[in-house]
Amino acid sequence: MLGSALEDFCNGIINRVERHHLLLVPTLVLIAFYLGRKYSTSVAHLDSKSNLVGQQPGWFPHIWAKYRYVFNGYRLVYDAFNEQTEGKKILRIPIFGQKLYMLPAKYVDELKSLPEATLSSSYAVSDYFLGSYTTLDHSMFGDSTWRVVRDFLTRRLSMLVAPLSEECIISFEEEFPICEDWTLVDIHSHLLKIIGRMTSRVFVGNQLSSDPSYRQTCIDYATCVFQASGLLKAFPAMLRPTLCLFNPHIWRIRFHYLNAKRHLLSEIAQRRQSAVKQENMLDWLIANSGSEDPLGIVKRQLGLSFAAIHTTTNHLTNVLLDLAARWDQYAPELIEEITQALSEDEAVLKKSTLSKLSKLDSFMKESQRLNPPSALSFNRKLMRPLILSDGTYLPESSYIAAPSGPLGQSDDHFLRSSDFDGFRFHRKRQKATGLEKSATYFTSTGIHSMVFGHGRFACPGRFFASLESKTVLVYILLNYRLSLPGDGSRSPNLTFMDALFPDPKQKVMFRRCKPYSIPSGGKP
Ligand code: HEM
Repeated sequence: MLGSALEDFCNGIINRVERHHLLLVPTLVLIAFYLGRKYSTSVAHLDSKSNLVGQQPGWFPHIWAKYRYVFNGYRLVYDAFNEQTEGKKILRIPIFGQKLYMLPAKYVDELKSLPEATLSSSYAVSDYFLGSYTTLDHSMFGDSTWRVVRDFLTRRLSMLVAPLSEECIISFEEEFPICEDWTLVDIHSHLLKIIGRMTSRVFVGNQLSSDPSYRQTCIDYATCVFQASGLLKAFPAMLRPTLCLFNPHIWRIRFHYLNAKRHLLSEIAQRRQSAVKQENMLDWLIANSGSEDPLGIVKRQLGLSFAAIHTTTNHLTNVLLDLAARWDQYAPELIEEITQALSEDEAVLKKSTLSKLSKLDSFMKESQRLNPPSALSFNRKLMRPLILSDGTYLPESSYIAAPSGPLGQSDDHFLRSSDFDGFRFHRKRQKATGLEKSATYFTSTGIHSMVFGHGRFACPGRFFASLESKTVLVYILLNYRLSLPGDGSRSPNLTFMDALFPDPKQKVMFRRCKPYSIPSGGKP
């Protein structure tokens, strides 16, 4: 009974299929074709349909776009963002040896929390700086470095203010011109030494950081990595192994790498044996390394100096250039805010004092918004293929980035976005509440504030960078008057590929106003 019912049911289906097979077969073919196209065009969409930034008609357009990008990449990202309906399309960035896609902001939220095994920031950084040639390999960053910065450095900021301000005062006394009268100062090179000293004091402690050879290596290793990778990136990947042999920056990297090993390996061995623990980065790295090969710790130290010193120096140079260009407009209010905060804290500079400097925090954020270190941020390498929520397929081993520069200067988000308005974030902070308020801080990140990246791998050192920068700015504001030579306006920033940096030759006029020093004390 049951058997014959089943037989009838199956016959019914077969008859229907036979009757409609003329429709069914093409339908199945169409579905298969649609699904196939959906995924294959997604790949094709990225590789051939998406526009190439900087491409112009003519012979070998891809190659010319790459050279155009080397010399003018920063501007090309802005132009492409504005032309492509405010960055709503995926664009390809023309660089040699990498498939890099600039993603619209709408994707950042769905990607920002993905783990390192899917989207890696440390591989993106290492590959961007050609780590296989420059020694800046991904093991210098990644989870364990990130954890030490977040769980040790950031949690101990309160106790770091005293040694930082002490080192700041000593560095100004030893590295900076006296400036009794108006004096032209090479601001970038002086700040590099001062930030190098302050950072090294916190990274390795008082004794090792006062060794000029070690300090120089911390500064120069990064400079050489920037220069070596910059030069190599201007050439196709196949030429790089040969070019490397003749690249003096690569030789200098090797020297600094060996010098760091020479200083640090014996120090690590000593500290591993010592019962007395110090409060600085080297000890925190050792404490978190278990039985890790000491070379791993040397690399992390170098990686951290690379991440910290030049980024903070360039940021501070920008802030000082903006301040010197508008001294009369902003300095009186900033000085008043500092004196008020200091008087509330018994005239001793503490973390709480620095946290009260809302106008200074706003000024720093505005300067960073208009002078971002790069037009791109949120750089990630795809460790496996990924399909975005709208079906777009991102291939393994490709790279993505977000147009952070243009997004940070978008008219939709900022009133008169191209004007420098030093207290715009301060004013907003006073009116806003909740999330809107927390988005106004120098260290906060978001779609329109990605100078420190965003999401799971946003810069873990940004709280330290903020503390260190404010310490230097408080010192300068209380001790000097500033102005710019010539017509008083700052010279244009320089660019290389997507990167932007202040002109290192730009000078600032300094005049000491009164012998004031920030009361401080304390060891690390
Ligand atoms: C103004 C100064 C600084 C700027 C503009 C800056 C910017 C950045 C950016 C854009 C990233 C990538 C984040 C992402 O893609 O989401 C990053 C990563 C990182 N930064 Fe900073 N940074 C600064 C200072 C510092 C300092 C002072 C330290 C150390 C104390 C530091 C340590 C790191 C580390 C370790 C990473 C790598 C995280 C990882 O991918 O594993 N940075 N920084």
